Amino acid sequence: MTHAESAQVPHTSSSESTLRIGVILPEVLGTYGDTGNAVVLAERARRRGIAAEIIHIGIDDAVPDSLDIYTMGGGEDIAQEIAASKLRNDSGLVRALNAGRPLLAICASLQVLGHWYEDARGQQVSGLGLLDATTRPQGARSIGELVCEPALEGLTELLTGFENHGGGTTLGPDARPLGRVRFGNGNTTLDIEGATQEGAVQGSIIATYMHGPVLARNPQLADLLLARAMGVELAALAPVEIPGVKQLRAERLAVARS
Ligand SMILES: NC(=O)CC[C@H](N)C(=O)O
Repeated sequence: MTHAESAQVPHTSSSESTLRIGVILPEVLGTYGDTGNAVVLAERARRRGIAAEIIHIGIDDAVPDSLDIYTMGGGEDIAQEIAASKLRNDSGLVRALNAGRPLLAICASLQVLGHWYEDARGQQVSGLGLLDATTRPQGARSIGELVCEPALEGLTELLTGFENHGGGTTLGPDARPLGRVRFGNGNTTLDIEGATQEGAVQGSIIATYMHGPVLARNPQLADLLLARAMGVELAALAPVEIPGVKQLRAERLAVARS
């Protein structure tokens, strides 16, 4: 059974409906704190007077197709394989994506959404084919800070996160990178201009190697997802300043200048 974790958000008017944020398989794709992305989305909605609810979708639950936005986190190879197997046999996420509902996918989830990935043991695992992407072991793990210039329309601020992955991802023509790496490794594959690509964007999916949680470090990306979920322009959202975020960003982005 899915369970809702209330974000304790009051409705400010009876005409407003609750924004429903799904966290897909947090028990297997949650080892890096990526479930925090849903908390950031709910909190940024709440501070604008928009009611929000976080719904954990467990391994035995059918993925509901009618939520407003979805998040999926990273995970170890074994956990990732369990998630891939579950999601190959559940069409709920596909229906949600076909309806244009936004999905934020982190690291292992990026790999699972691709056609296939090869894990550290050399085992090839079928993915969901929702991203035109394939992943192979890079040899050495990429661990550390990751800073990128955004390549997605609407994003103007540098993206910062923490990466920890063994796989390197190659995008096919139907997927675009989320950004170009300034510091760190990202997908570990180069674009035609020689820049290292980071992440993948296709349809309503935004996927990235950035943990952090990434939305705590990149409020503009959080707001872009919220705006898409609400069907409004990013500029239509009232600004929200969370104490400490500017300083966090300045500290984390400093690695790219060193
Ligand atoms: N951080 C992660 O989600 C890791 C994903 C995958 N197991 C890898 O090592 O590439």
